Amino acid sequence: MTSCLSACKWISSGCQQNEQKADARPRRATMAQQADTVRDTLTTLTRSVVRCLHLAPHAMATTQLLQRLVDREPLVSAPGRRPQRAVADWGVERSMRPTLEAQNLTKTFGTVTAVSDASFAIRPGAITGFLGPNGAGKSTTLRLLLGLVQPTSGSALIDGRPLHEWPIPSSKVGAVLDTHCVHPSRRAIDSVRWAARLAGVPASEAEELLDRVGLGAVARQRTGKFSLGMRQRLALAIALVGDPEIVVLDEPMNGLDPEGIAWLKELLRSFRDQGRTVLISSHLLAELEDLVDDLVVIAHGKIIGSGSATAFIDRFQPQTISVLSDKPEPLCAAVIEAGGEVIDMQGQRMEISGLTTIQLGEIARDAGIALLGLTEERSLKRAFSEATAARTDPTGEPRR
Ligand SMILES: Nc1ncnc2c1ncn2[C@@H]1O[C@H](COP(=O)(O)OP(=O)(O)OP(=O)(O)O)[C@@H](O)[C@H]1O
Repeated sequence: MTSCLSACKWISSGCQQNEQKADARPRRATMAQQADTVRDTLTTLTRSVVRCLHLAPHAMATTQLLQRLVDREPLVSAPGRRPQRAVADWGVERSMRPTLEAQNLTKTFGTVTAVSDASFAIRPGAITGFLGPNGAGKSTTLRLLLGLVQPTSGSALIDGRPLHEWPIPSSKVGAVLDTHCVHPSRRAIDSVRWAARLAGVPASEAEELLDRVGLGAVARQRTGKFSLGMRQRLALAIALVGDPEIVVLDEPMNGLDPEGIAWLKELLRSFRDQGRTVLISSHLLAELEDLVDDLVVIAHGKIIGSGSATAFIDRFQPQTISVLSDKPEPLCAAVIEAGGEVIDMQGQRMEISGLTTIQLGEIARDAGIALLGLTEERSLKRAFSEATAARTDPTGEPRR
């Protein structure tokens, strides 16, 4: 490990020297190519180390350290090379090279535009939620990212290049897009063995993978009668055969009972702890709330934005206070006088923004008004409603 780090630092310092020399010489483009070659060598070396670290517990900090070494901005701006910076339109700058990147992706099916000019980037080593209402374009975008659907325009990159250009795609990305991915008359274990063979992985690992997703006891049963939740688990076992760096899941909580959802969340957190990247789509916001680090939000085929989940909530759902009082009108007047805003008022309950709970308590005390109840409201669900409502087509016309 130490020697790998030293090697990375050595190559990195070589890059810096090359950069200084390149500045001094007229043939800047040649030097840029040389710097890129060295940088690519560093990237390859580091990816190998990172892949090894995926197996080690608590490796994330080291993984990120290594990743930072390769994620320096281009050392010399080569002609035509785009600086690698993530889209983060609710104010979060990303320091690391994205693992998955959509660049102006558009997909039309006949007259329907399923995805329109979508650009976003996924941070490595994080769990990113891909949120959108039904029909928003989530599945199409995921299929575009994985190269399963040809874009009408734009491009999808996995660590800087299309997935099919990676030598072993299954070790790069494992995906669950459809729970009907296996033949119903096959036994669960045979389906996983078959997937393992396709990925060039020893079929003997199938049993262990089924254990890992909680299907060990039914490994030898035919899958035709599996419930939706069991099919989700089986699809996940198949996605994991290549020990992928990135896991992409389309609505994986569908069909899982609360225990299954808790299990899946723990599994995804353990992936993150190992340094893997997780992209998970859902319209079930409450289920993602305590799971995701980042968000990409889509509505009507358009990306509303991407960035940290906290920044998203801050932007679309500023903190509000729900308060219950037996004198709502005088309280309302006192709140407005103090610079707060009354967003909603129904009977004795009102919703207030622009004040802290302490300020509100003091205002009520000074006005001689008792507060019967007080709750701070901040939720992903409300933020999401706000964000997508802003994009709702007021004419109600179907998407074109
Ligand atoms: N193969 C296709 N042919 C025609 N239209 C399609 C096709 N695939 C998707 N669409 C349309 O594109 C739009 C986006 O669909 P998509 O499945 O990507 O949305 P979604 O957000 O995944 O929805 P859901 O949560 O309901 O699965 C929808 O209007 C859908 O009907």
